[in-house]
Amino acid sequence: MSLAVSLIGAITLALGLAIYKLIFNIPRLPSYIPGPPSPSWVAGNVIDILGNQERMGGLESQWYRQYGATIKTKGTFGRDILMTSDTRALHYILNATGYRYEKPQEMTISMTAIAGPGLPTVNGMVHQRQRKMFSPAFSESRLRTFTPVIQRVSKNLSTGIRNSLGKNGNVVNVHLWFGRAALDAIGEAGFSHCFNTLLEGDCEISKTLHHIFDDTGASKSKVFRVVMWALENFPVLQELSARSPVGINVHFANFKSRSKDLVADVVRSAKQSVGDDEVKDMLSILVRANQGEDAKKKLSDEELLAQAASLIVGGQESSGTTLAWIFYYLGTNIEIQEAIRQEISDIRARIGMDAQLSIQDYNGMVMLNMVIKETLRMHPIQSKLTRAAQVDDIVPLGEPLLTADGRTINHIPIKKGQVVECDAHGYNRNPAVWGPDAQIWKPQRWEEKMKNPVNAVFGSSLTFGAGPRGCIAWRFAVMEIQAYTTEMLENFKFEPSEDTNAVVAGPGLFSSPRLLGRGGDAQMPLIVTPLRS
Ligand code: HEM
Repeated sequence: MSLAVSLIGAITLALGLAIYKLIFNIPRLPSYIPGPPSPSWVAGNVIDILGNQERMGGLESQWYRQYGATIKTKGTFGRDILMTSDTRALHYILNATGYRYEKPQEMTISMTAIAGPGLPTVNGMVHQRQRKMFSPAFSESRLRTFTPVIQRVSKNLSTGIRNSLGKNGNVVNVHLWFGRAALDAIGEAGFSHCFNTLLEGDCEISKTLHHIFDDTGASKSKVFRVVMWALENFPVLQELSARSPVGINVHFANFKSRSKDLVADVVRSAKQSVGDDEVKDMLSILVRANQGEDAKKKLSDEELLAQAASLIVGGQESSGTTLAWIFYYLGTNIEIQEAIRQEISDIRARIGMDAQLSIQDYNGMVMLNMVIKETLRMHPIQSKLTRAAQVDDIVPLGEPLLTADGRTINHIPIKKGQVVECDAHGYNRNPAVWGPDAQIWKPQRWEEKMKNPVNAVFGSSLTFGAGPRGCIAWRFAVMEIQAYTTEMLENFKFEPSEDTNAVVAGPGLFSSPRLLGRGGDAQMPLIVTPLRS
């Protein structure tokens, strides 16, 4: 009995100390860094950012106008967070300092719960090793081998939508269809798996993904924040996540177990096809590279499985949502829709009606590419790229800050462990970078060559990230978006429906479109009318 009591006492003490350390022994920012007041010690500004604002990024933009491009906000249990939309600070953190700023542990724990130890989750040398091995699958020359897959998926996309329409058009939630197209393309190009959701409807994996992306932004209550904090900080609790009171963790666990079953088969067959001359998909390319590595650098089976799951998580909602926003703007700007249709007609006049467009054709369509870049700028799927300093450091600022005590500063000293939110949404709409019309969708701004002060991987905006962790698949994603947009505009006309003016981005972590004040799943309702039968 006394042994049990001592044991319980020891565990309680250890847990108490761990919680004390996590809450009170955390790095603090200098008190003079300006920022908004925190409405609650428990939840900080997080609930307002993720749940209480009408649309993603509105509140942060207001804070930047009021306090400057870099601010101090509060996280759960009063944690200081440095949030920045400043060009120089972002370049320094994401790019110039390599791995000095890593994804924070609490974030990687959650991501591991979804996809395992794949590229988006691991840090430092492990990340460097995985990235080096996976990169050839996403090179410019590889892209050409994936073009037929993407064009096949675009045909299925138009067939699927056409089959769902009445003769005179219909209101279609295009977000759903683009998400299906993105998943089908990743299945085939990523690991030769045919999800076929465009022709057969959602599968278990796509349904689970909808839940994950729909729930992630729903951090509206303090209780939810505290539970998430506990799950993020105590990995052991993740094991119980399937039974946790937080719906999203049930979905994490579901996705992990479903994708594990699927990709175990995929990895097995990729290993068997290693001798084939023609390697068909991204995972087979990785498995082949892995076979040739020396034992110390080889990826384990768990790491291989995690890459396939990471492709699904990283590539489905991101491409689907970007496409939904592109069609929102095309639906509400008919003249731009027509201008792209004219670009397609010009190419058709040259190559014929039945020929497939080439990558050069896609890249040569000026208006199409301006629309893509501008929409990516306005709607970065991941609004914040979160990092934690691995050492004490000094962050340089491009836009000086006026401190609470009236000084002007160009640098911010930070301590090891300090969490920094690199605000992609804030940067993409920062007037110091994009001019006074930064909040307006204006594709023509890309007629002039844009500067790229943060060394972003594509299109000068931070939507695909920057530096060693920038999106590995950006070329693939851009080609997908080009191909589906072209196919859609050749086959259908898009117009706003009654609900289109209720569409807003977020709020939440992801810029998924939603109907303002109506809750529910992501939506992009447009009237879609076939152009030819
Ligand atoms: C419009 C489409 C897409 C956007 C906007 C996008 C955006 C991003 C961003 C911002 C990151 C970096 C996150 C960070 O630094 O914290 C990232 C990483 C990643 N993305 Fe994408 N992505 C897109 C499409 C895709 C697709 C189609 C795939 C898979 C086929 C994919 C796979 C990945 C992977 C594996 C990573 C992790 C890279 C690493 O950490 O080294 N993404 N993506």
